[in-house]
Amino acid sequence: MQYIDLRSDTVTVPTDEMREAMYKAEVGDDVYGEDPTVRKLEEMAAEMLGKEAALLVTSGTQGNQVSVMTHTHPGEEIIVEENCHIITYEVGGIGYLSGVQTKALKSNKGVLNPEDVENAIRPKDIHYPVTSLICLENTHNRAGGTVTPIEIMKEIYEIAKNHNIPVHLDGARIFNAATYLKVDVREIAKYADSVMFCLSKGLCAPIGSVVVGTKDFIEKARKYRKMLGGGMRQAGFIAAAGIVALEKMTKRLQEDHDNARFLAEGLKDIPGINLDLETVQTNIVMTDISGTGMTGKELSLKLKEYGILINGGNDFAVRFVTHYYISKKDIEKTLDAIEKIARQL
Ligand SMILES: Cc1ncc(COP(=O)(O)O)c(CN[C@H](C(=O)O)[C@H](C)O)c1O
Repeated sequence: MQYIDLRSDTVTVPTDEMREAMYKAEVGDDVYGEDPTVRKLEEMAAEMLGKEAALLVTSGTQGNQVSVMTHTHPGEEIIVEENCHIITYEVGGIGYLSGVQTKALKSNKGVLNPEDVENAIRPKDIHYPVTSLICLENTHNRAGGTVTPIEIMKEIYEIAKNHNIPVHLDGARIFNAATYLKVDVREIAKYADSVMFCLSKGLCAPIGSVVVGTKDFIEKARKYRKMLGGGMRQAGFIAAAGIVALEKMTKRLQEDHDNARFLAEGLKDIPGINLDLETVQTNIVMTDISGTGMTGKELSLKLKEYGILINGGNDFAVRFVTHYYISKKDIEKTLDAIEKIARQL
């Protein structure tokens, strides 16, 4: 059965153009630095984000983890937003792999307050760990794909530089942020020392993310990737899809944002479903369905009968994510199904 899959933009499969490029990819052993297609992707990514170098990694998680490993030393402290992916969904990796602790800050719908960041930086004191990294997330997943404005990123970056602390941006969906802000992605990337972005989400590549930064940073991160078993051989097959992702799929994300908006405006009118339209800025719609009396799990089971997939747990928070394979018609079908389910309650 062909489902309408709104669980995540990670479910996207390669486009026909990507499959063609993968089939024809020129490959070599990337551990020896001899895969020409990986080289091309990494050079393209560095250039697009205005950084010196880039590293293809197997996933966004691996990209974030090797970045934290490269920026920090065991026993230090990193500043994060309390619901960021790095501490919510990366299996405790920063403790296990980097040996760092976190100072998790509250935010306003995923956007940190620069003053809070500055106040969280540890002063020199024999009792205190050193603050060695500030991590941002743009767009912010759990806040609903919200975008941190450039001015805020700039302010945080300036604070970080005044304290000689690097900034890492979890930019899994940075191209969604750039689309929403109507800026070139390098306008965002310039306010971070390292950026991780995903090829495998809204950009539809089958696998992979990319970390960008200085030559020195990427050289160190490449070694940590190898340590984690991320040294890849003929990875040009992956990189070929990533090149199509960067050349083509970065340009159509507004469609996903429009579909998310259309979905949110429809959901808002369904009794028992609450959402904050202000947070619907990109391709994610976060809802609270407690007013329906259903848990997310119960709604997901009912929607599956209509051929629609969402992630739902035992609580009332339900996330809908649009992507290349979700059409406006799919959104209409989803709204129709949820209205029917709500009426039967
Ligand atoms: C902001 C951000 N940073 C990093 C990652 C990790 O990427 P992968 O390790 O899944 O490639 C994700 C994936 N997010 C996935 C999703 O949204 O379905 C799940 C939650 O891991 C992310 O949303």
